[in-house]
Amino acid sequence: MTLLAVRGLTKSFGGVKAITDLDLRIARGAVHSIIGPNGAGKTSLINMLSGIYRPDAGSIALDGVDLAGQPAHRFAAAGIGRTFQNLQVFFNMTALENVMAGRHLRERHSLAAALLRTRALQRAEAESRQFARDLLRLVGLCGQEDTRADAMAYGALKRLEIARALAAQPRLLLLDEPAAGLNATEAREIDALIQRLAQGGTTIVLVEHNMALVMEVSDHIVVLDHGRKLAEGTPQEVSAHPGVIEAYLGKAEVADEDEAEAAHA
Ligand SMILES: Nc1ncnc2c1ncn2[C@@H]1O[C@H](COP(=O)(O)OP(=O)(O)OP(=O)(O)O)[C@@H](O)[C@H]1O
Repeated sequence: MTLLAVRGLTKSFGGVKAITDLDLRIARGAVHSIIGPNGAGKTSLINMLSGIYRPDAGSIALDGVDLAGQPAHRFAAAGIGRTFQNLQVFFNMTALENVMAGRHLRERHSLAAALLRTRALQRAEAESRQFARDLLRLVGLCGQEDTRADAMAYGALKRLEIARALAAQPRLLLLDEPAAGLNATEAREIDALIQRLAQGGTTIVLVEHNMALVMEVSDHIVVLDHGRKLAEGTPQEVSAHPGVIEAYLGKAEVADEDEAEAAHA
């Protein structure tokens, strides 16, 4: 049932504690969102879950195998894929080529096979191309296969980034603010895409500030505040949690309300 189990995860930058003693359980086939105010530690967490940051302490076990302390390519090879807030697409390549580049991780061919362009390699390339086309259709980019990334709209690039990450067929997909910078229509496209992926059984960890999106797609939400877990549960449970409301509204507004009440008294 549990795909990823995180225990005691801790990371500091100098004197700043980004994540402190965090435990998480990511269930297979579910959409888990990580939310929290700015500076809560969400990006630090996702960077540790993908091997970009090395934790100071704690374990990150994917299907029981602890990856903590391993380099990022080991996380990717173990089946953890991710997208980045600042897109990691090749702008001088077409959409299809970008997705095929993302698939490269799974393909193993000998140098001799590559040089001789064996039939097996040609077949594998054709399969890879078809798989990339299917992924572009899945993310709603059918018809843009041959468009260069630098000619694509920002909303389309965000979906291309997801297709690139899916190309490696990850067991766990980490989405880092997929709706950031998108208008309402584009954000709804991301919403629908996440729901399609979830229906297909993809396990997703989503870091996102767009609360409408988070509430719509999540099975489970973890709220971080100052690097610690403040609350977790279903969207309904979390949105009714007083600590979460306070963390989001901020003490200033709560104080303002107190002052307003006092003034009315
Ligand atoms: N590479 C770094 N070097 C120094 N401090 C860092 C680094 N990365 C994160 N921090 C600090 O760690 C804390 C958590 O930051 P983090 O970016 O993980 O939060 P966040 O929840 O993703 O915030 P946001 O929603 O604004 O992206 C912050 O105080 C931040 O300044």
